Amino acid sequence: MSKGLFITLEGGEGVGKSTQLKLLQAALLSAGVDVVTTREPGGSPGAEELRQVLLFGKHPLSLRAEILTHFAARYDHVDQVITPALEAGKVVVCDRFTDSTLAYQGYGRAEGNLDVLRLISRLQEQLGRDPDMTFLLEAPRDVARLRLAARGAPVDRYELSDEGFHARVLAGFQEIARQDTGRVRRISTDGLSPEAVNAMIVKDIRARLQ
Ligand SMILES: Nc1ncnc2c1ncn2[C@@H]1O[C@H](COP(=O)(O)OP(=O)(O)OP(=O)(O)O)[C@@H](O)[C@H]1O
Ligand SMILES: Cc1cn([C@H]2C[C@H](O)[C@@H](COP(=O)(O)O)O2)c(=O)[nH]c1=O
Repeated sequence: MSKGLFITLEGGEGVGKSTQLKLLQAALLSAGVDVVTTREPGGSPGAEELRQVLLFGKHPLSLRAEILTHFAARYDHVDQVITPALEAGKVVVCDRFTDSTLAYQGYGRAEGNLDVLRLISRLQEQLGRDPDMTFLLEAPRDVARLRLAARGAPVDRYELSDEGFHARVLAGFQEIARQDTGRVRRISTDGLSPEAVNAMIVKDIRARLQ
């Protein structure tokens, strides 16, 4: 059994997950909490190699192959990084996890096709690792796009997808939050400073750690 706490940050591109990951790491470290921050796809050396294929590979994978590759990366990340840290009693904060596969592949690419949602759910069950707390960060897509343009990072395969895809992804995240209100807290980052968003997240985590 794990002794630590597993927290995930979820949401579409540009909503502020990486920013919150860094702020949360600093806040938890200064409170004396032993914290590990990580991300998906990636987070272990092998999974980071798979990230390159998924985000920047020359040849798009079929949907089933894409889902299995996200989960191959995730199994390695869980086995080599997340589970050992939790078993050592640490707090693990991960930028994206299985909710992203449901939102992007299940609702975005497969448009909610039941067979695909079932495949993802089976892979998730076998993984044997679910987050204890998830913060779903939200911002209107036009706000997020302006932030991404200002940030100027390399544009990956998913970010290049059409706006219909992104709308389905955001609706997918909302559906996930509706189905799991005990785990998922929705936070709108529009019009809030990164520090204000961080204060809301830290307050929830402190309450959970007490
Ligand atoms: N609350 C906020 N208000 C305004 N700008 C923000 C806020 N949070 C983050 N930003 C800025 O928006 C840009 C995108 O933020 P960030 O990289 O954290 O998003 P992300 O959700 O991790 O995106 P991606 O999934 O594409 O990696 C950055 O330039 C960041 O400085
Ligand atoms: C875990 C996971 C991620 N994705 C997509 C979502 C994003 O477009 C990229 C990751 O880029 P980021 O800058 O690190 O946010 O990958 C996905 O489609 N499915 C997943 O399971």
